[in-house]
Amino acid sequence: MSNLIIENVSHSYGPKKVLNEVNLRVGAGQVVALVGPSGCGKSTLLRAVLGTHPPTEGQVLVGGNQVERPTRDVGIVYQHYSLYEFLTARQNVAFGLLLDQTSTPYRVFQYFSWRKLRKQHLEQADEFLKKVGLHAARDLYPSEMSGGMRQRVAIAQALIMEPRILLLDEPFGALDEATREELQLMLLKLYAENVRAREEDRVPPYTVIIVTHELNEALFVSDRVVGLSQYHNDGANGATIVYDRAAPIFAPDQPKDVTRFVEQKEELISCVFSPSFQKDHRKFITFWAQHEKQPVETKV
Ligand SMILES: Nc1ncnc2c1ncn2[C@@H]1O[C@H](COP(=O)(O)OP(=O)(O)OP(=O)(O)O)[C@@H](O)[C@H]1O
Repeated sequence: MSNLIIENVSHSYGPKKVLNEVNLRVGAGQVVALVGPSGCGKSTLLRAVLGTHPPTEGQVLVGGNQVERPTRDVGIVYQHYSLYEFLTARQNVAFGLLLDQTSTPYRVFQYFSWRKLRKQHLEQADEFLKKVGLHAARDLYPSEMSGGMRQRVAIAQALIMEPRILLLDEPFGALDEATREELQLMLLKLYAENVRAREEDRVPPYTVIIVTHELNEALFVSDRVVGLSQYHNDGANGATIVYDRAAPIFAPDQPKDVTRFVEQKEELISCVFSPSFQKDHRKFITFWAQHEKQPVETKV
């Protein structure tokens, strides 16, 4: 079963139609980069998946349930981290579990059982901080961390809730080039956990949609690139998906196929970002057809 199904989704702000019949299906363990010209509606689509702004037409299903409001099935990390300044890294990461699993009366009247649960939450937080490479900084406060460290904490904070889908909205946009690269490598490590899970016949744990303006980043961290654009035959009625293709993920220690990388980047620029591109875009929506042809052991 797909973790996410977006079915005929259109969205209007007043008379202005921004999204036009968007269809997308994302399987468990896929890391999808969502790219498109500025203002085409990427954030609008993410907000529909998150449930804060349900679409004006069509529906979004996460884990088979229609999304009508935010739930713990969908996590999100924005460009600007939003951590609690008065909590350490591990307390920040554990905070969602506290809200999810306890109430104020429970914490007051069942203090000893709460203390035991609290210890478990903090141990879980430590595990997730390890996953994002920040275990050594678990006792630092946000004001003592760099921007990259705070973004790692924000990602651990989202992951600990085990969402079916994690949305990353320009997560590294405010970081310098070197830090950005470190965080991209961190995402590839999470992806490696998906690959391991598949090899062991387990459900891959991380399904991610990352919105980025950086095409190199999109092609580097994702195994599938989706282009949303208003540059298509019916563009006056809003943006739709004009590109959906697999992208090869290269493990950090593997040689990269630079020619393929550059070719796909040029294809993206002309198909998704070029206003003059009016050819039949359906030929660039081939992800599931390619996927069906893959040998079973490499399928997502
Ligand atoms: N709350 C709103 N009310 C009215 N118009 C809006 C609202 N939010 C977004 N828009 C408009 O909808 C269009 C799509 O906006 P959206 O932020 O989804 O695009 P985007 O692709 O994420 O943009 P960017 O890449 O610049 O972040 C834009 O023209 C924007 O001005």
